[in-house]
Amino acid sequence: MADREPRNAGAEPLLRAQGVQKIYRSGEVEVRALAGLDLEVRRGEFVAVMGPSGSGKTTLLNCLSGLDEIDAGRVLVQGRDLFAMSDAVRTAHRARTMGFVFQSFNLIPVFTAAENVELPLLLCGAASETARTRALEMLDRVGLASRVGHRPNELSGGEQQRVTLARALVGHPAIVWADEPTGNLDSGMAEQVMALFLELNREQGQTVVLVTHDPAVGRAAQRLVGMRDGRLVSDEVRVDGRWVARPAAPELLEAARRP
Ligand SMILES: Nc1ncnc2c1ncn2[C@@H]1O[C@H](COP(=O)(O)OP(=O)(O)OP(=O)(O)O)[C@@H](O)[C@H]1O
Repeated sequence: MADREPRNAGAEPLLRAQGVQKIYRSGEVEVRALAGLDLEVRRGEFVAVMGPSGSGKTTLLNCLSGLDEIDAGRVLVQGRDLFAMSDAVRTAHRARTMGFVFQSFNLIPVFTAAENVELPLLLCGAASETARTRALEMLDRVGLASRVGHRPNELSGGEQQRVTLARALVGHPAIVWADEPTGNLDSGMAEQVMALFLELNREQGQTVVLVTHDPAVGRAAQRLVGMRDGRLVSDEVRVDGRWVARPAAPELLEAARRP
């Protein structure tokens, strides 16, 4: 389902945001939620975004994924400028290249787990049998093979979040965006969901950008980006268990990715 790789995929970051500004206006009041933000994410990175309340983390996720409009700057995903596309093309591009996991799960209550996971494939034109097979495989992968016929209200919070993980990943998106994915879970469930995220990143090279308040979740990532006042103020990667400033060179990032 993912877009075909561009020829220079190795050289071009998967995501490149340059000078992104987002201003919320209500009446006379303006809030500059993103103040000229730059960020690049390479294929296979697991990035946690942390920062104080109001620093712009959710706005970053909404704008860099193209869910929300920006006021200035540009965002390239697989080399394509999200905001140079029409709304319809951007929506289709997002459906093919991105998966989403939110704190509030956002599952369709009248659908079973399997139907919820099938939906993004069906919306992208997959045949119903293919969609069902892949949904069941993905639910098995997240440990829910015995719950495929359950509706969200028949599942625990951790199970519901595993369904959303399966739904986000079933189309093999280039990038998964997660906003406080463990925010509604107790600490045991949060650990399980995070462990699953990390496994999928390691096994499948799934690129993940995850917003969190929780320092334990942030520290589990491979790269930790700090935000304040709508800008990035720190950018570190974990190398041999230590956090060091993120090197720009791809070969050094390769070394940082090794467990
Ligand atoms: N729809 C909106 N209208 C007006 N202002 C908004 C809107 N959404 C966010 N803001 C403001 O933009 C700034 C950044 O908000 P954002 O939600 O991105 O921060 P955050 O770092 O995710 O915060 P939190 O950790 O509390 O969720 C804040 O000052 C917030 O009040």
